[in-house]
Amino acid sequence: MRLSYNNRVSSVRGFFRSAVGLAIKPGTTVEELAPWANQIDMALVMTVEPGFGGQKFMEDMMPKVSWLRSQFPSLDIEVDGGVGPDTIHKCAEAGANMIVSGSALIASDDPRSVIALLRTAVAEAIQKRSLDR
Ligand SMILES: O=C(CO)[C@H](O)[C@H](O)COP(=O)(O)O
Repeated sequence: MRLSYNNRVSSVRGFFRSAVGLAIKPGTTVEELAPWANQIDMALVMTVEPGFGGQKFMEDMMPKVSWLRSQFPSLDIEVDGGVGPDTIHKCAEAGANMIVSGSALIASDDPRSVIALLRTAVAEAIQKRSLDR
């Protein structure tokens, strides 16, 4: 569902009786999401143009993740697009705690180990942040 400024997060939450997430495309600034960040459960930072898998990870989206993590320490922050063993550390260190990964798993002979690697990278970064506080 596309959330416009005419909608209210609480109305969406009530209607669907669910958690609420808000996604931003690469061309959308994080400042556009910021006014909603205290009302939502999850912010999704797209690291490819939405539409299809197999695209190249956009590292220049990481400052959005870092900024959100610094401003909203307990917000769930998800990244989607080109996330796999080669890019997960950038996402995790920037502050993402939820990820979407498609091609990296499909292309692997051992998707379980890729999932474990992705989870470990995120968990270690979360632990490091909590120790640094
Ligand atoms: O649907 C997508 C974009 O709209 C996702 O990027 C996709 O599902 C994840 O795939 P990949 O890891 O190959 O980028």
